[in-house]
Formats: sequence, structure tokens, C-alpha cells
Amino acid sequence: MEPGALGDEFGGSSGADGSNGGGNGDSGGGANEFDFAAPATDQSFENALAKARDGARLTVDDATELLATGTERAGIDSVRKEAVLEAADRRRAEEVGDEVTFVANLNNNVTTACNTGCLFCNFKDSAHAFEADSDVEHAGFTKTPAESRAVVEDALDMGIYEVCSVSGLHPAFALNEEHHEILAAHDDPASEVNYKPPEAYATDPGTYVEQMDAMSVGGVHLHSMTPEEAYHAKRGTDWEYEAVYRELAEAGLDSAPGTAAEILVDEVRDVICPGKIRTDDWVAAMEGAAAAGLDVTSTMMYGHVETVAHRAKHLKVIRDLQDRTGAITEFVPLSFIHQNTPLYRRGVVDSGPSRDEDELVVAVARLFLDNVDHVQASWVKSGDAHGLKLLNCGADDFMGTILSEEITSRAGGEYGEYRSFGDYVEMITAIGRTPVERSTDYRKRRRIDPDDGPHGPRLGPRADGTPLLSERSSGEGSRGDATATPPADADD
Ligand SMILES: C[S@@+](CC[C@H](N)C(=O)[O-])C[C@H]1O[C@@H](n2cnc3c(N)ncnc32)[C@H](O)[C@@H]1O
Ligand SMILES: Nc1c(NC[C@H](O)[C@H](O)[C@H](O)CO)[nH]c(=O)[nH]c1=O
Ligand SMILES: N[C@@H](Cc1ccc(O)cc1)C(=O)O
Ligand code: SF4
Repeated sequence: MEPGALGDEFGGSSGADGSNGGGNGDSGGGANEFDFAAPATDQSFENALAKARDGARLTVDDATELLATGTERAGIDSVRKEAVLEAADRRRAEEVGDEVTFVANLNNNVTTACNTGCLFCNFKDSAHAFEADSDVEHAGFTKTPAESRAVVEDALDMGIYEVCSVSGLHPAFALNEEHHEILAAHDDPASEVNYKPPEAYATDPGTYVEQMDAMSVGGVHLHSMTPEEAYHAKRGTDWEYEAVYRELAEAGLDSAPGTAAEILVDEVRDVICPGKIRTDDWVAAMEGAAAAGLDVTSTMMYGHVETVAHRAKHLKVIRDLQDRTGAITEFVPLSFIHQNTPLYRRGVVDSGPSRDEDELVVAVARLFLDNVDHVQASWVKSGDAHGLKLLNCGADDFMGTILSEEITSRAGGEYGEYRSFGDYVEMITAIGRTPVERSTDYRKRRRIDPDDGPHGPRLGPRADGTPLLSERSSGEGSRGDATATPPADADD
């Protein structure tokens, strides 16, 4: 399980994409080398709260005060926190009512090979371990397009609506054949454009277009190609993001996940993901996806080295993007899972966020993002009990069934990789809300009658209401964590 997290991300290969690797190993050298100033604003907590209660558009300073429960003293004030949560919960009820949505979906990640070296990530395995002549042991995988298709086909038969696919930046990945030729024409493709030909690897992931085509089967909704992946699919060219997303859409892509956002402030990215695209590029990729007619989601991975002021600035980037595009369907707060990560193991951070911080992030997202309808609570990151609590802090969506999970679990997350419809119905009704099966874009919704079990998906192209996997009988109260056998991964 544990992919040898510490210090060996790059093995001998020196930062193949040029912008990371070398510096990466030093990032954890001493605590606080980033040393961000403690946030301070000209706003008071009380004024910010009053504005939030009135429904006024909040500023970055307002959001900073609310996230901090006042910047004038350190630590979270529990009375103030409750006031923020209450305002957000009321706003949620006014805007989207009492329904709690979730989607019948599958995670089908294609490859864990990645040289980008993000210090919060244990999903990736150094790409050189995947080379045909490598004898480096690793727990990662690469799927061929045919293998991806088979996994999606199986899940479609089970009734899923969406496949969510996010992957490492495999050096052999290219958008299409023309891209392969452009990349291969470089004098030193590995160091100049993070490229090695598919023949160098034990398993060929195919092109991005081939993977999209393979996964877009039987009318499933394909949710894939994060901004970082879109960057990889155009590296070494002057192609526009819009053109890249158009080509992917023609191959079957329906919407794009807004991960790779982390914290959209470059001084934070310089510490936690120096090899990743910068904030401007992330925004450009999302705008390109929107211009190509795709919906997108938005995320924030918080609770590592950033301050509350960085979180507030991040929310402003998202709100501005949504003002310009209207393409964002939801905001997904991603609570940093620290246990196995280089950031933690190297002593750069000593934990992830507290539950108070999780609750305030959800609440302030609801209050600040007045143009994004849906805020997600994640059972993967927070577990069932705290996930349900987040649904009373401003969130209205409880993500999806996912069937398999590789990012959070590898980082040390403990909440499993699957929730059944029976689990969802039991949990959501337990907090007095209405369970609703949704489409990825939230436009299709089906209210579920809790008394009409056993429960299964009905919106997927092949869904007929049969429970997804062998469901424990509803009403047993023995939900527990993942018991499902995830679809088999292909090993390299
Ligand atoms: C693992 S990447 C895969 C897709 C692609 N390589 C990218 O970076 O966009 C997807 C996202 O998972 C999230 N993630 C990775 N490690 C995490 C951790 N330890 N805790 C919480 N979220 C994490 C990050 O937000 C990251 O952008
Ligand atoms: N929050 C997490 C998600 N969310 C994704 C959703 O399941 C779904 O794909 C999205 O809402 C679009 O419809 N997925 C994860 O794997 N891990 C999370 O923490
Ligand atoms: N939340 C992303 C997808 C995602 C999130 C977190 C993960 O760890 C993986 C994938 C989206 O729905 O757009
Ligand atoms: S977050 Fe994405 S880009 Fe960064 S190391 Fe992990 S898989 Fe690679």
C-alpha cells in the first residue's frame, strides 16, 4: 500500500519536467522556511458576520475574518464559529433547500506515474519505476485504453452515471499522435518537455484522446482532465487550452475536475507544489474548458502551510472565474490528509486541518461563493459522521459512490473507498434531509423515497434501481467503511 513516500519520489531521475525535482528535496529542510505573515485585515469579525447575514457580497478581508473567527487573536473562538456556521447553514437552506445530492460514480484513474513531485501527494510513483527495463518495485499502475474501457463498462452495468478519472502526468502521455511527434522531436525530450516514448514503458497508456474515447462508453458522463493534465496534454506546443479541451470533448469528455487548484496563491504553490502550473495557468485552463463548452468543478486543498488569508484569496479566484464563465457546478473543499505525505514526514507541517477549520471552510465557501450553487462535503476526507456535520455547515452535496479510491487512501486516509445508495439514504435521512441522486451537472435530480428500498441508481444509462454492489440490507445501521471490492487495477 505504502508507496515508499519519503525522499525517493524521483529516484535518480532529476525532475523530468525541469521545474521541479532538484529543489524539491530541500523543501522540508527546516520548519517555516516559508514563514507567511499572520493574517491581519482592516475589517472586524462582527462587521464581516453582519455582511454575511445580510447576504452582501463578501470581500477577501471579510472572508479572512470569518475563517479566522477574528484575526485579532490566535485560535478559533467557538462561539463565533457557531455564528458563522449558522449563517452558512441558513444561506444553504435559502439557496438550495433541504435536498442532499450525491452521484453514482466510479473513480477510474489511469496511471500513477508522475514526476511533478507535489509534496502533499502520495498518489504518484516516480515514472522511471514504470520503465520497461526498471526493476524498482512500486505499488502503482498504468491502464491501457482497453483496460480503462473494461473497468467503465463493468461499472456502467452496475448503474453508474459518471466516471471520474484523474491521473499522474505520465511522461509517455501525449494528446494525440501529432503531439507525440512534436514532443519526440526535441533534442532531449525527457528534460525539455517531460517526455519519453511509450516504448520505454512496460505499459503504454495510449494518448489522452484514446483514453477519453475508451472511457466515454455507453452514454456515461466522463469527468476528467484537470488543469494540470490539460497542461501536460499541450506541453511543448503553443496550443490553446480551449483547442485541447475541444479535442478531448470530441473524443467524449463531458466535464473537467477542478483539482490541481490546491491553494491558488503562488507563494503557497512555491512551497507545496513547485513543479505544478501557477495560478494564472490554472485559471486559463479552466477558462479554456468553459470556452470549449464543458462544465467544471472547483476545489481547494487546504490545511497545510497556508494561512486563512490564502484561503480567502483562493475563494476570490474561484468567484471571479465563475463571474466570467458560469461553468462551475460545485465547490469541493479538500481537507489535506497528512499522514504519509512528504510535507508531514519532512516536518514541514505537523498535521492537517482541524475539524473546526473544515467546518469554517465549508461555511465561508457557502457565504463567499454567492455564484456557485453547490458545496460538497467529502466522506472520503472527513468520514461519515463529520461529513454529515459539514452538511449542516453550508454543504448540500455528499459527493459520490466512487467504488475505488487511490489518492486519499495512499496519503493515509481511513474512510474507505465506497458508499452504497443504502448508506447514503440512511445517513442523509438521519440528519432530517432529503436524499437525491444527481447527474454530474446537477441538472438531473431524483428524490429518493427512503421507504422504497433496496436503493440503487436510476440515472445512469444502464441503471435500473438495482443496488450498485452487494448491498447490506437497509435499516441495519451497520454501515461501516468500505467493504466493496474495487475494480481490479492493471499492474505494470
Ligand atoms: C492526485 S491529483 C491527480 C490529478 C493530477 N495529477 C493533478 O494534479 O491535477 C488530484 C488532486 O488530489 C488532491 N490531493 C492529492 N494529495 C492529497 C492529500 N494528501 N490530501 C488531500 N488531497 C490531496 C490534490 O488537490 C490534487 O490536485
Ligand atoms: N470530494 C472527493 C471527490 N469528489 C468527486 C465527486 O464524487 C464527483 O466526481 C464530483 O462531485 C463531480 O460530480 N472524489 C474523490 O475521489 N475524492 C474526494 O475527496
Ligand atoms: N473533486 C474533484 C475530483 C477529485 C477530488 C479529490 C480527489 O482526491 C480526486 C478527485 C471533482 O469532482 O472535480
Ligand atoms: S498532485 Fe497530481 S501532479 Fe502532483 S504529484 Fe500528485 S499526481 Fe502528480
